[in-house]
Amino acid sequence: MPEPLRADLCVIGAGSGGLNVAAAGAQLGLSTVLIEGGEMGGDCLNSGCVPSKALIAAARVATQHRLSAAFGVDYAPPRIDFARVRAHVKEAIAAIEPHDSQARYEGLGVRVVRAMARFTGPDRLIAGEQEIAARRFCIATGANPAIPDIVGLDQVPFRTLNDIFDLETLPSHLLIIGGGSGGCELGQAFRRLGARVTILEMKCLLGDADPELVEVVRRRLCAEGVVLREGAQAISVSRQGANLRLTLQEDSKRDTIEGSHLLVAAGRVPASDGLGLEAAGIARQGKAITIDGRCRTSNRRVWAIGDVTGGPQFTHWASHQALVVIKSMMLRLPARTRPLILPRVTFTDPELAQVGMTEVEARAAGHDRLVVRRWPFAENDRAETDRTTAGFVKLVATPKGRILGAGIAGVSAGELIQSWSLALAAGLSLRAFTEMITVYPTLGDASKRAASGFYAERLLNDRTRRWVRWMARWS
Ligand SMILES: Cc1cc2nc3c(=O)[nH]c(=O)nc-3n(C[C@H](O)[C@H](O)[C@H](O)COP(=O)(O)OP(=O)(O)OC[C@H]3O[C@@H](n4cnc5c(N)ncnc54)[C@H](O)[C@@H]3O)c2cc1C
Ligand SMILES: NC(=O)c1ccc[n+]([C@@H]2O[C@H](COP(=O)([O-])OP(=O)(O)OC[C@H]3O[C@@H](n4cnc5c(N)ncnc54)[C@H](O)[C@@H]3O)[C@@H](O)[C@H]2O)c1
Repeated sequence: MPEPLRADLCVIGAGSGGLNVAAAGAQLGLSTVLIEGGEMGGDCLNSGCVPSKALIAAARVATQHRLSAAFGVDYAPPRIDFARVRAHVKEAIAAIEPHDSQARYEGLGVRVVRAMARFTGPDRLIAGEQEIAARRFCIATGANPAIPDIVGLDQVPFRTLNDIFDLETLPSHLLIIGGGSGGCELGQAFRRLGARVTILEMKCLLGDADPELVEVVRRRLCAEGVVLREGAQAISVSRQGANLRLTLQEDSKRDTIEGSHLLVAAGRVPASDGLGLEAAGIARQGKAITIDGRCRTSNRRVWAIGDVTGGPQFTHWASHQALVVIKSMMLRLPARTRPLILPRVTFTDPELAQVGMTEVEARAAGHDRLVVRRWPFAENDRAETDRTTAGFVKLVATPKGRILGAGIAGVSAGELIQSWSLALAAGLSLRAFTEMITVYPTLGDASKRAASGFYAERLLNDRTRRWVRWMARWS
């Protein structure tokens, strides 16, 4: 048994959240231990954001021939070499890997321990053979795929978002359980690469998003041949020769579908089992570690961030929480997480991006006198030149122009939403957008037009016209 380690800070989990806290701890002069039981970089690098976006990029290239003819450019239909698509995905991971590597963190002065951690008391834990006592802890252990209760699922081969990127051949017919961000992004990508795809969603597609924006994505998925079965719950599955047969419940009806492969994308559950939380007096609700607005747990030495806290599951939310921990735990500054300014993006094509409240959320929060403004990309000159006119910008504001939320469905919505994120974070009103000079011709101009629409309606009325005519007499 090695000598127990003593540290100022011990971080558990080297993913999106934990890496930020560990780097800051070491750079601010704290003796810092980082414990990782799996791959450095966590879910985002190894089985989440990076491989999914790399696959989506390959799928986008595979659609070029369908879009090019309208521009007068003819390409032959592509031949997909799935082994090389997979190699591209692995290369993307490999290119980013050094940023999250053990060597880089050791270079920053972090002591890295590669083992699973388990608390043995309120101020200590064990990781493999190594005992570690620390003044402060930060738990950032992420989440695991949720496996729904489906009869026969334990008897058939299936993939989750964790291992779908290891597939060696393109499925001929991929059945996907779950029409959330994971199911939609990957469903469209596999379809574009040549697979038949059926998505089963027991509620409705991208259920947390604004339904009007979702409709833009839904239409495109259907047009590209993704079969959507909304309101269909997968209840049992069995083998049917080389295929899998899935039984679904739709209202009072039952139906079966067959496919070659099954992907379960039915959400993710906080990875808090096996952490010995009881020994450390750390409370949880279900599997989610309970935290306050500063990410502090019920043990005052211990903070928790990222997917394990059961809130929004995004890399940038884990990073935002990490910053709150750095400010409040290390720098003793007042800092709290700000869920209302969290942007969410689904990287389908078109993309669906939102920040702040949706119209439904704003009404539920008691904003009865809402102003809703939309600006379609069909009115945007750059979208016309580029033939990317699907979708629109939607704003939700108070009658005085305070921004409550913004949503965008369209090409590059994930990039375009950033200016709305900044506006919400900085407390800017719609007026700030009207005063911005946007570059012509850009898609970003649609944001300004949507904001201008809010004021134009007030300005372009009979009262203003009478006043302008009256003033004109004097000049
Ligand atoms: C397919 C997919 C696509 C996604 N795309 C996006 C996207 O485009 N944008 C976005 O913002 N988010 C995306 N996400 C979500 C994002 O990946 C997660 O929200 C993010 O990685 C959470 O970070 P984390 O630090 O909480 O956990 P993780 O990054 O998962 O890190 C947790 C780490 O803790 C380790 N660990 C667990 N238990 C222990 C233990 N007991 N001891 C030691 N180590 C332990 C794990 O091995 C892991 O490395 C996607 C997720 C998936 C599945
Ligand atoms: N672009 C992004 O930021 C991005 C992309 C992918 C994943 N993620 C994150 O990863 C996490 C996991 O993604 P996900 O898509 O698995 O989860 P999700 O929670 O977004 O969607 C899961 C869906 O599965 C459905 N479902 C569950 N059981 C079912 C059943 N038996 N039959 C039919 N439908 C069923 C649910 O109704 C839900 O809509 C999410 O929390 C998300 O935040 C983010």
